[in-house]
Amino acid sequence: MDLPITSPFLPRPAGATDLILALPKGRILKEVQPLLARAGLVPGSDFHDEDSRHLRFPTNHPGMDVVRVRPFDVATFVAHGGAQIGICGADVLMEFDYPEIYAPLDLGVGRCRVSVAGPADDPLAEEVSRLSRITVATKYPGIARRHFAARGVQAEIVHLNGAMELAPSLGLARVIVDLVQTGSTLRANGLVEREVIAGVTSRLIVNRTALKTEPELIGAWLARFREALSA
Ligand SMILES: Nc1ncnc2c1ncn2[C@@H]1O[C@H](COP(=O)(O)OP(=O)(O)OP(=O)(O)O)[C@@H](O)[C@H]1O
Ligand SMILES: O=P(O)(O)OC[C@H]1O[C@H](OP(=O)(O)OP(=O)(O)O)[C@H](O)[C@@H]1O
Repeated sequence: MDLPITSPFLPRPAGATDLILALPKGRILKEVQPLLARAGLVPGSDFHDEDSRHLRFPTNHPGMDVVRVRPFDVATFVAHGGAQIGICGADVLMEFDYPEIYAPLDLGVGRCRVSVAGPADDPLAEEVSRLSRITVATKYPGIARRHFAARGVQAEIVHLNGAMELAPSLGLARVIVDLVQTGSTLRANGLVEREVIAGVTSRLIVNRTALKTEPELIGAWLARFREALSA
């Protein structure tokens, strides 16, 4: 299923369908750059200029623009149909659990895990299910609540956007739920990983309604990314 070959930065032909690809700012964007290149997608203009105030960028495909948003917001833009395709971490998908999102491709980058961690010297650490409630500092309130509820424990959430590892020592929470890759942030802050909730990689996601209304166009892009992954 081949997309029509287009020259870089041609004006958009009249009647061409607009697709928007939502890309996350930050570490995932760096990691998916080679994949985008292999898929033949070249964002134009000032996409790589971090000082640019633009948020939407044309690409070498007249029917496809990219938007650069915060990693958590990629899922929200795609779920609401503002973008038809996106790239985000499985952690973000788990947190929101949007029924409108279909995640057909594991991109194999952004590999880490979402885990429960706490101070090494907590005497009740191994017996969390004996507690009726537990305070949890996290940027993943949905994941944390569901995880502890499955053990019969009510999670009281302290919602932070970063530096969760400080929360136990500063008395905000007994444990944290956060991403762990090498474990060095936990170690540097006197915490140990207690339980892995889920493995995380980045996914290509699509809006289910858009896939139904534009099956050929979106299907062609999925094929293109699938091919780029196996190249
Ligand atoms: N240490 C890590 N190792 C591997 N992947 C990670 C790591 N930390 C985060 N990720 C993945 O990268 C995604 C984006 O993380 P990143 O740290 O770039 O943004 P953020 O801090 O969540 O964003 P914001 O700037 O909006 O707060 C996460 O959702 C996760 O899937
Ligand atoms: O196990 P490690 O290899 O230490 O990685 C884990 C750290 O990486 C992420 O933070 P990030 O570096 O993205 O900073 P942030 O808190 O600004 O999101 C995550 O929130 C952890 O703090």
